[in-house]
Amino acid sequence: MRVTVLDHPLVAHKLTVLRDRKTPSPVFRQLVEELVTLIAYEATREVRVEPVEVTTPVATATGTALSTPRPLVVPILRAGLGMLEGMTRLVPTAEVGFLGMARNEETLDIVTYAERLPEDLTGRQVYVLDPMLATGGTLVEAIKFLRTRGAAEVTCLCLLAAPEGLEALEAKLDDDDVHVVLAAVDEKLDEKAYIIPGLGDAGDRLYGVVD
Ligand SMILES: O=P(O)(O)OC[C@H]1O[C@H](OP(=O)(O)OP(=O)(O)O)[C@H](O)[C@@H]1O
Ligand SMILES: O=c1cc[nH]c(=O)[nH]1
Ligand SMILES: [Mg+2]
Repeated sequence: MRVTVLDHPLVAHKLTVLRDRKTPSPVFRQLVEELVTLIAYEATREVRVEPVEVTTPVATATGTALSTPRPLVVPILRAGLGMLEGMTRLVPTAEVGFLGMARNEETLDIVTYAERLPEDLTGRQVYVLDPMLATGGTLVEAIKFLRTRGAAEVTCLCLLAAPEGLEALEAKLDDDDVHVVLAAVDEKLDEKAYIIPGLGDAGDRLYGVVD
């Protein structure tokens, strides 16, 4: 598994505002979109492309086009949905599939409650969107599922990870074709498996009622 942590002052600035408990949902959603676009720029560095001929007003040239099949983008509901708009702004022709997964906050078991993905992902490049990588349980389940459908390379775009979650991914998947691209790796998990310092519950801050 490869891990890339973005080192960029704009990313750090936006992440700081995102962490602030006083940042309201509309601003939070806007910042998530902006951050995803920056993360996606790095995460798509190895997206498959092919040469194409292009005719300019004065000459022909060899350009670059995304290969087919197009990349598949998979937001993990609920919080991952907040990252979809930022990703499709950068890769508008990507195909989009959905996984609905929730962590039981008592047992930390993962429940998959929705799935809408192509049956056959053989050889496909897949980009998974989920802002928080805490224990890693959700991403382990999601990546295993994509692999059983034949996905070739899986790139995960996250905002924050705990070191414990990254270690769990490495230990439970041991997969060279997994790449995690992140805005930051935080300090640790607390006793409820929340990321510290983190930003709280990403799903609630995007879509829930918070004070
Ligand atoms: O690494 P883990 O310990 O599995 O935790 C991370 C998961 O928790 C959050 O989702 P949550 O289960 O809260 O669902 P939500 O997006 O509907 O709020 C987050 O968006 C991840 O999917
Ligand atoms: O800190 C955390 C951990 C899991 N899910 C979140 O939304 N936040
Ligand atoms: Mg949540």
